[in-house]
Amino acid sequence: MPKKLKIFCPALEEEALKQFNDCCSKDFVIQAALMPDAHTGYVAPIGAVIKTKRAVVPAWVGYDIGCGMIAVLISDKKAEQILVQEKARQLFNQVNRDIPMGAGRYVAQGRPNFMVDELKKKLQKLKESTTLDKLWETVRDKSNPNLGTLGSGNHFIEILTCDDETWLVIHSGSRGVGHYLATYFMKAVSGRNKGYEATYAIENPDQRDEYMLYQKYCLEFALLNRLSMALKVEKAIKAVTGIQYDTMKNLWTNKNHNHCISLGNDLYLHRKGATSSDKGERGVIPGNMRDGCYLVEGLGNDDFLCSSSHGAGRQMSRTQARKNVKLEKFQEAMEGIVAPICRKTIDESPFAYKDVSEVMKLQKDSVKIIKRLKPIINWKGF
Ligand SMILES: Nc1nc2c(ncn2[C@@H]2O[C@H](COP(=O)(O)O)[C@@H](O)[C@H]2O)c(=O)[nH]1
Ligand SMILES: [Mn+2]
Repeated sequence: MPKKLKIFCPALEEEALKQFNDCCSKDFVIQAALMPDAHTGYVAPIGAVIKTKRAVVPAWVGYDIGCGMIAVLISDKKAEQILVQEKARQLFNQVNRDIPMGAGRYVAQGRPNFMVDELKKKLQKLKESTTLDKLWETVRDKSNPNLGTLGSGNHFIEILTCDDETWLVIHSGSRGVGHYLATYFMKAVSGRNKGYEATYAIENPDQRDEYMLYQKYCLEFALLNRLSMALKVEKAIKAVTGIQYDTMKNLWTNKNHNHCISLGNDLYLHRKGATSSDKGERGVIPGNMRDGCYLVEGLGNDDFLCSSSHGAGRQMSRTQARKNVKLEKFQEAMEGIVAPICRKTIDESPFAYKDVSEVMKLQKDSVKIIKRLKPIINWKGF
């Protein structure tokens, strides 16, 4: 049977197309789609969704297993939105103090007890299912300090508005835990210490089960990580503005865009920077720190493998952005938004990303736009 391969990114880099074709040429690939925000990755392009039979490829999930988005409604009252705007700078400073951001910054306290208990339960469950005791111990030691930390690069926390509503969106993943496990399994599957970032499929069922087990733990860890930070923002908002809301009640979605899921019958779906968009499923598609995020609902389109873009996608590499974007232009673009605008974040400026409204048009058959959220405060680790 011919493979069903679809590309929804018209202006695709040559290297990304080559990567997609290389991945699709494997005989265990049965269907694939490339999302409109696609760009070059290190093996599978970012934006690739690949269905396989009897094979799981850790490098197609990547290092940041479980990276994704959480969206929470803070308030639907105009007066409260105005209050958040008035106190934006104070809130910015408070969250900067409360949530560790940037590489190598860890948290060891201040997380709600039930989050820490939840993490312990997940670790216990993992211990009962794994045969890799040493690996489990490392994962345990890495989990606690990483819980509730944002990371760096394009991970972000954002407060946004839409009409009278005020929203919180957080983009982060499984942090050092996922990175360690991805490296461990890529090395184990390839049998190499170098050059392991390549298409090595796990075809041995026992090894596949172990990867899927640890991968699932990372997905759950990432959900807890985002939730943990959202609860800290809730606390900071209450302390600075007096506004009270319940994150758990107002949660719109918390889901990931880097994973491999089992579809049953030995079928697996890899998403490397793509959001699941089953019929009626909620999602968040971010653009950049100026243009904000879209809240969307999936249409369950099989051509897209029930997926959508996970963002706008980069149009400049970090090096290109540092070279080409002027700090004054960045400052001008971000007028009215409280954010870390400096030389260190220039590679995260809106100009570094594709036009998200164009990306949305290219996937109108996969997701329906529910709301467009515009940022008023943005945090990034650098
Ligand atoms: N609303 C915001 N969107 C942002 C910001 N920085 C990046 N982005 C978008 O997120 C995706 C995430 O990509 P990933 O591969 O790291 O998961 C990226 O493509 C951008 O479109 C931001 O500060 N605010
Ligand atoms: Mn991500």
